[in-house]
Amino acid sequence: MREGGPSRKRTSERPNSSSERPNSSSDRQRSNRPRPQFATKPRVDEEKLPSVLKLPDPTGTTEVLKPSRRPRVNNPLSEEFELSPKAVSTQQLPSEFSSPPLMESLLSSIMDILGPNARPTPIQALSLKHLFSPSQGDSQWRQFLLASETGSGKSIAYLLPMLQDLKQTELDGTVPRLTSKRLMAPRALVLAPTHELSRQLSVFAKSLLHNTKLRVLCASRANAPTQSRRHVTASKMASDIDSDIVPEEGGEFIVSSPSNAAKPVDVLVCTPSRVLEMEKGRGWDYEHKEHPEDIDENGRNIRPNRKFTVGPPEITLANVDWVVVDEADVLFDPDFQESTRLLLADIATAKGKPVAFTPELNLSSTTTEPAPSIEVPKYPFNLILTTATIPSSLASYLDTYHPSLMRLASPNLHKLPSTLQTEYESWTGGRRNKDVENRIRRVWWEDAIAAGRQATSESVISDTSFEKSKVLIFCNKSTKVEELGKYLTERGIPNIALTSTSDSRHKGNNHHLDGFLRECAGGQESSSDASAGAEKTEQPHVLITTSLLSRGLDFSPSIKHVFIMDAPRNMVDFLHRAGRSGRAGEQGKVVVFGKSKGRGAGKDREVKSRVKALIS
Ligand SMILES: Nc1ncnc2c1ncn2[C@@H]1O[C@H](COP(=O)(O)OP(=O)(O)OP(=O)(O)O)[C@@H](O)[C@H]1O
Repeated sequence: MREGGPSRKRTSERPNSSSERPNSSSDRQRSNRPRPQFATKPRVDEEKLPSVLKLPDPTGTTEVLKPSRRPRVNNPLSEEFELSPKAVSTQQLPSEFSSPPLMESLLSSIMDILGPNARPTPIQALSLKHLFSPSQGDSQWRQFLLASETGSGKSIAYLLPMLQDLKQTELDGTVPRLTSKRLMAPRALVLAPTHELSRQLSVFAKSLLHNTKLRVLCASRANAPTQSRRHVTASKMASDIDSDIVPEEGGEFIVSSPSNAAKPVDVLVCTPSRVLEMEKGRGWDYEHKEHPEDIDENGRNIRPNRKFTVGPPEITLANVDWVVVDEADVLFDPDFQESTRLLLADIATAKGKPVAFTPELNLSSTTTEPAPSIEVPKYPFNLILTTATIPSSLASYLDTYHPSLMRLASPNLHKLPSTLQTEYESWTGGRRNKDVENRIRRVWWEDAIAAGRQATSESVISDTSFEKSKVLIFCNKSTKVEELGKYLTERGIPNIALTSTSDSRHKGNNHHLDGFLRECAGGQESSSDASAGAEKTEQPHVLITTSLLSRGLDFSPSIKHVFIMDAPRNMVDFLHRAGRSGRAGEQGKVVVFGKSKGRGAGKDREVKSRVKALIS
């Protein structure tokens, strides 16, 4: 962090110190306990209902999972990453957003979004304490890891210090001049693994800036396939980029012309590959990519002389002072890490302080010492990594390449949110789609009973006289997503079945998730705007997807149920999928489907005990 960063004396904005007060223990307890914002619906006690109201269609056995007294397995993630000796203390933390000197404009936005009585969550309290204090060492730049369970408010924890520092630099008049009028020169990058998350984060950042004038742009390319010159002309390529431009009201913006580039940009939110493309020119890596369409059935390249067009650069990274790597365990995993590290190295080069870059890294290594030939990179910018899970590969990478990184971790890291109830549902036999359908009917039947309606398992789908809760279903494979979606549609249950290649993802906005994502107070892309004129009851209440949507997205509190249909590949995946419900202290339920007897039951029992180990 720049010396005298967020905690510097202000020129025009004054710290709000009126409500600063010593941390009482009750304050601390309050701040550590996220408070539910919605009343809990009473559970239906089926035994006490008159028989006419009972759910006629039997579902499999349901078991509410509780943490075992003497667990058969320990929390696998805690074992992988031993936080205690490395993380900073969680004692003596601020209990109010006003405790450190937060700009009044940012403070009032926080109150607008979270309500006047909002208290920082533990990870936000850690951020308030450590990210607002000036740098102590030789370097003006600092590195942080913010690690806490899903839905615990990490976005605010990194946005507040970053936005405050950007604004303060502007007020101090020390923002570097643009090196080129043609290129956009962001001062901060927020990197996310998916377009959907980038869009939601940029809308959220904008809502925090209602009273603070800074420009946030989401540069998100719809997932259109990359093209070569043989298939597309340069002008067509340019018009494709233009067609992605959504007016600012839509929360997105893609630079493709000098007039757009001339606008100042403070924060750019997008995927690492999109930034690289904007920095190096569209198509910079076509030549290095595999092009299966060029290979015939005998494995011969049928277009060996194909030339690729590289577009002009759209941004310069020379002004970047802040980089946030959201979902750091994904962006540093084997699939993404090369792009992420290349981008960090490119920023250092653009700022005139190049660092060593090794394309291939063995991140699965358990050694904590850097290999003799590898230099630890000294990045000339503030770097914040955020994550809800720290798999061993990330832990080893951090130990080796970021030894001075300050680790801020909430006490509940690697646990399910305490407001999330976990149930295990046994398959009744071979009809899995039918079992899922019955469980959906049950969810809605319980909603009907709680609303005082008489409903049966049959009538509950078409009955629109009560509010149905939404259900998010995770499968491991795209084919399964499509198959279940088709089955439920045939059974009269409207649903959205979304995979990475779904057409609806091509549109460059988040409207394909309307009604499922949380609407951001004051945000610019809201589902109600998008669906204006549509009847509420016409929107599907079921979303089926893969891990694609399990990362970072802030789903609506109306998603009270997450179904995990296939055994999770690992517990990291499970925590992220389950964590789309039970967010920010709200009640939710995760239903894990599995076999309780017969072939394969042993594996599912193992999953069950691993899930139990994550319950707080
Ligand atoms: N202090 C707070 N009090 C109440 N609600 C909060 C607070 N901080 C954040 N929230 C709300 O909690 C929700 C989840 O926040 P956020 O998406 O930042 O969580 P996260 O920790 O990044 O989750 P994930 O790991 O799933 O990405 C948001 O809707 C946010 O507005």
